This record gives sequence, C-alpha cells and structure tokens, in this order.
Amino acid sequence: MLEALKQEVYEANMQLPELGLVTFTWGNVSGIDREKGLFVIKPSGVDYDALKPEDLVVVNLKGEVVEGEMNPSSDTPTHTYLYNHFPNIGGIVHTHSPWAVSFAAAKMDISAMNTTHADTFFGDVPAADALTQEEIEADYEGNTGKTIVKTFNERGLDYEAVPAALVSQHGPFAWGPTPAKAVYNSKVLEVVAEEDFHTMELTHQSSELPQYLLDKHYYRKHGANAYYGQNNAHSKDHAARS
Ligand SMILES: O=C(CO)[C@@H](O)[C@@H](O)COP(=O)(O)O
Repeated sequence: MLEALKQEVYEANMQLPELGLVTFTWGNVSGIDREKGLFVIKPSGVDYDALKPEDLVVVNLKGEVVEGEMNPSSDTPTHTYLYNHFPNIGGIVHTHSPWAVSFAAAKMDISAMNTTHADTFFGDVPAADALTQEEIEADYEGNTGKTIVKTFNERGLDYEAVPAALVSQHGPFAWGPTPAKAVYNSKVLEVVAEEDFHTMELTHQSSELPQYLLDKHYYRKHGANAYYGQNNAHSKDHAARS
C-alpha cells in the first residue's frame, strides 16, 4: 500500500546523507497521506545505503504499525503526535545534524539573526524541554512531540511560520507541507545554526553553560535505547550475540 508515498519518502530519506545531515543510521523522514490517515516512516536503525522504498513502515495516527516487516523509527511516537497536532504538515524530518544539536544540547533557541534564517523561519526556532527522567520512567507516551507542541502553544508560535523545533539534548525536528520541503527546512536549520554560532562568537554573545548540563542526565546513565526501545540495527547485533 501507499507505493507512491513510499517512493517519495524514500527519496526524502536519501537526501539526508546527501546533504550531510546524518551519520550512520541517525535520523528519519516520514510523510503522510491525510485522506487515508496513514503515514510512512523509515525503519529503525537501518543504514541509508541499505534502505529500499518497500522497507518503509506504514503507521496510523494512533502510532500503530499497519504494514511493514521491520520496527518503525524509534521517533515514531513523536512523528505521530506532530501529525495529530499540526494538521497542515505533510512531512517530518528528524536529524542529529551537529550545529542544530549543539543548540539543542545547550537548550538555546536558534535566533533569527539574518535573512537566510528569516527566508525560511519567521521567528526564532525554539528549544523545547527534553522529557524529564520522571516522565521517561513513567513512560509518558515516550515521545518528544508533546514537548514541541507544548512549547509552540506556550509561546504562541505558528508551526507553519516556524517549521522546526529543537528538543533539548536530543536534536532538531523540522516539518513542511511535503517530505521534500521538510528536508529543505532541516538543511536550512543546520546552516543557520552554524551561522548563529559564528555570529555569537564574533560578537561574544555566547552564554555560560546552564547548570542542568553539568548534572547527570538520564541518557548518560541509561543510554537512549533504554528509552527508545530496541531498533533494528541493535536487534541484529543482539541476534548475532545470542
Ligand atoms: O536519537 C535517537 C536514538 O537514540 C534516534 O532519534 C535516532 O538514532 C534515529 O533512530 P531510528 O533509527 O529512527 O530509530
């Protein structure tokens, strides 16, 4: 099912390594068929050079897999939440692109400092709080989509005017009317994050590291997969070891 959408989302996923936005298996792109209420997403832990359109996993808006042999991306709960709360988006991208992740880890917005930024993001790109250890351990729907939507609501931001957010200590999520546009926005975000950093360096506006960064964080103690669950790459390794 959804063969044409799978091809479109496959091509969008393949742009991530081409644009230097991902390393190894990190990152994922999804795209939605709003009429059918189904989206397709990259399977978890799969190398981009091994990915095929037919590998993409079909998921409904409850986050349930309706077609696919492999586990969907570990970020599927976040994509699901965003599709349910941002009704006009057609594609979502998550990466670990280094400059945007640096701002996310520092819990700093990527501010609108130049026209490169303003041509795509009509305002600062917000840094949303990461889930707290209590929320993760309570398995509070295990996704960061809630923190992104909460940040946009609290700050009165328009998700179509600012099609991206940073999740503190994780990384950027970008979206758009199509998967290809979401990839474009994801790349612009990485470019402007680097430009912001250099601007702050040049004008000495960099701030002190916040105390919370110096405290032990949940991921440092338990590793992300303790939270995200087993992805396909680790499953394969696990099978080989057992
Ligand atoms: O950060 C993490 C996992 O720690 C994920 O966002 C990233 O590795 C992508 O995971 P998937 O391969 O899509 O499950």
